[in-house]
Amino acid sequence: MPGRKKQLGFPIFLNSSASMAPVESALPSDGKVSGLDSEKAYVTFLAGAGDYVKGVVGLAKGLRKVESAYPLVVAILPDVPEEHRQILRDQGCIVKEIVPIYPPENQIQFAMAYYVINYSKLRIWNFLEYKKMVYLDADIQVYENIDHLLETPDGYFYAVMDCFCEKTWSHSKQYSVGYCQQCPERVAWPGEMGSPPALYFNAGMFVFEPSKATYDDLLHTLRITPPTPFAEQDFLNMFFEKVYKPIPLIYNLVLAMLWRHPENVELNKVQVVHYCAAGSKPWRYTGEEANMEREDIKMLVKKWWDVYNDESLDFKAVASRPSILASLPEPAVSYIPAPSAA
Ligand SMILES: O=c1ccn([C@@H]2O[C@H](COP(=O)(O)OP(=O)(O)O)[C@@H](O)[C@H]2O)c(=O)[nH]1
Ligand SMILES: OC[C@H]1O[C@H](O[C@@H]2[C@@H](O)[C@H](O)[C@@H](O)[C@H](O)[C@@H]2O)[C@H](O)[C@@H](O)[C@H]1O
Ligand SMILES: [Mn+2]
Repeated sequence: MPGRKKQLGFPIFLNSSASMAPVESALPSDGKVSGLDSEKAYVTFLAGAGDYVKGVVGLAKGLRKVESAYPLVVAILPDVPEEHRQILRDQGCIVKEIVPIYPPENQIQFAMAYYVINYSKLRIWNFLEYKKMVYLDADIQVYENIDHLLETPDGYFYAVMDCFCEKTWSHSKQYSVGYCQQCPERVAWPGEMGSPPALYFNAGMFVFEPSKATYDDLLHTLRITPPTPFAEQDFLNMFFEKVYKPIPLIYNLVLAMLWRHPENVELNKVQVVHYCAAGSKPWRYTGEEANMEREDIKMLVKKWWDVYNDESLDFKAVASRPSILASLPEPAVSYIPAPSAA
């Protein structure tokens, strides 16, 4: 990934149905958008008193580094301590406390036990002061300006396709037959198992439109939907199946793609990195887990820390920076006498 430069937005046109090829659009070629639409924002989610707050601080600074025109809203659960809330406010975040959402009573074994808290993400559909938002997990970092994603055509749910090859998927039919949507030709979906599964997105990053109607429908549907191992990610895939539009993986590099599907990854073109592989959370990185000793992983973890530790990206540092106008010389006042009334 090059240093900050105007990146090329991807062209999006909406094909009639979700296909393997990511959608393309005719957006501004430099990817940045003109003007600030106050009804658009980035949003992330924070729960607990643990170290994910570092992820949110990193994300806030990363969005500042790429000069995003939009704020970062943080949906927090009540268990986020005031000290962490103040840290986020000091980084220019808009902190919004939400009421937790739990799935129906169940005996499900989530892929990760803590996934049960992730259903609370659904509250962001009720952030009705915004018309369009980009959701980003707190373990995501943005290395290029992706504001153009907030210019995508309305009425669709944009996200990057996930990978089924990690052990976290061992509960699934895909994993049991060795099928992955990232390489459908490697192991074909067995005909005797019916049609292949619908395209499936990673719910760590998506472009969506808050709406009371959608929010009410989400919560109503959740109440009657048995939970499944990938919790709200499975639920969102089921709920938005008909309007899901895959976007290129440059917008959400699920790290496992580096060793599961390297042929699909051009690392120097990746704009958003999702530190979701076991052991890859930068603020907890030890290098001991599988694949964590890889040079590309070490480079990406260092890249995350370089942003996190960059004090020039702190909100106060940026907010107090004298505006460029203040440094320009006063314009000479040119006096043009008005025509005499007489
Ligand atoms: O203790 C936690 C666990 C998760 N999260 C939030 O929930 C998201 C989803 O969890 P995670 O990213 O760990 O899931 P993964 O993408 O690794 O499966 C995180 O990015 C955070 O935004 C959090 O705030 N505190
Ligand atoms: O609650 C379910 C979570 O499911 C997803 O994470 C998974 C998924 O990507 C798997 O495909 C990977 O194998 C795995 O590593 C990764 O943790 C989302 O990133 C997260 O935001 C959240 O929705
Ligand atoms: Mn994540």
